[in-house]
Amino acid sequence: MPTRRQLLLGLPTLAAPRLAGAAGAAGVLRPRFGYGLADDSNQGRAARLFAEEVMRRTDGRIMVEVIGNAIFGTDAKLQAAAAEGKIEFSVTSTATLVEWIPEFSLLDAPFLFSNPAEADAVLDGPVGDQLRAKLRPRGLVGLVYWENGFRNLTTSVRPVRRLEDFQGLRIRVMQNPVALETFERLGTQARPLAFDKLYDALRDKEFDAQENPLANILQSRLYEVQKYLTLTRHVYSAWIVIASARWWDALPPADQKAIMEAAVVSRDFERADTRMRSAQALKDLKAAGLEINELSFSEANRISNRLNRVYAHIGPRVGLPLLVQTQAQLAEMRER
Ligand SMILES: O=C(O)C(=O)C[C@H](O)[C@H](O)CO
Repeated sequence: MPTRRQLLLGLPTLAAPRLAGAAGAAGVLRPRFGYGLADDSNQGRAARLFAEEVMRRTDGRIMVEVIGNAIFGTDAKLQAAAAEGKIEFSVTSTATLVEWIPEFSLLDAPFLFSNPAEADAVLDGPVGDQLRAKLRPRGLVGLVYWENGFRNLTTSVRPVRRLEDFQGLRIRVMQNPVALETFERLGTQARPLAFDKLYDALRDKEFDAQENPLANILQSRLYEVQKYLTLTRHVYSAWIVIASARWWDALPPADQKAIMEAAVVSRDFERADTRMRSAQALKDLKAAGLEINELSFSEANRISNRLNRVYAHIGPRVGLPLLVQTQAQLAEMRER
């Protein structure tokens, strides 16, 4: 059912599933790419580039309509809409897939990756491929991984300098069991909430704290409703570009190949864009008045030690072989 806002503003609504065969005038396909963040965001820029690349590689036979600002909702809603074929493409957090596919909780393991290169190697390698393959039974095709980034903590009540400073913080987390357990283990009162409700919830003091990558804190203006930023880098957040399997399977192989090539171009662009903007975001957040602190080495150690227990619950969800394969790949990279 279209929302009042969609109807009033004449915004696109989640229509009946379209089949790739259902080409419009002149045989042009117009699949929709829904995403949660603003047009002027790393998601928006990369989604538009993806659309351009698809148009170019299909000589205009496939014109992707890029629709942001959570018009179709955020992550969980976007995943369901794509699985039902109500939209053809989306980019969402892997974190909100865990309810459907527990193996994705591998990527929510605290301090799993130490730097973006490790994340790229695992996500673009056999482990990332195995996770993408698990989307099929859910009516989705996993194309590529984009970068949301390393997540950091912001608060409105006090800076977090020591493990004890987490105690009692009312923190918003993503709709993800590992994120919930992670912050409960740190002594906070953690509660999940969809991203498009976060700004208002912080403004209205429903929460004292939240955690997101620097680019997201800046582009979603969360600094307006928070005072302190602690550079915890406690987990790497990946985004995944997905397609409706029903729509995808009706495409000729040449178009599937063209779209996959466009997705890879958008991936490399998005990661470079996000990393460049993340570095700038730290300066902009400081200029915007956030009080920023790093954790001391000993406190970072105390926090990561406290979170080791989280891995005990991730193993059974992910399946030990995938966790062991990931840790072996990372150990091999770190020995180089
Ligand atoms: O929910 C969060 O904290 C996120 O990081 C969400 C993502 O940014 C989300 O994809 C926005 O649509």
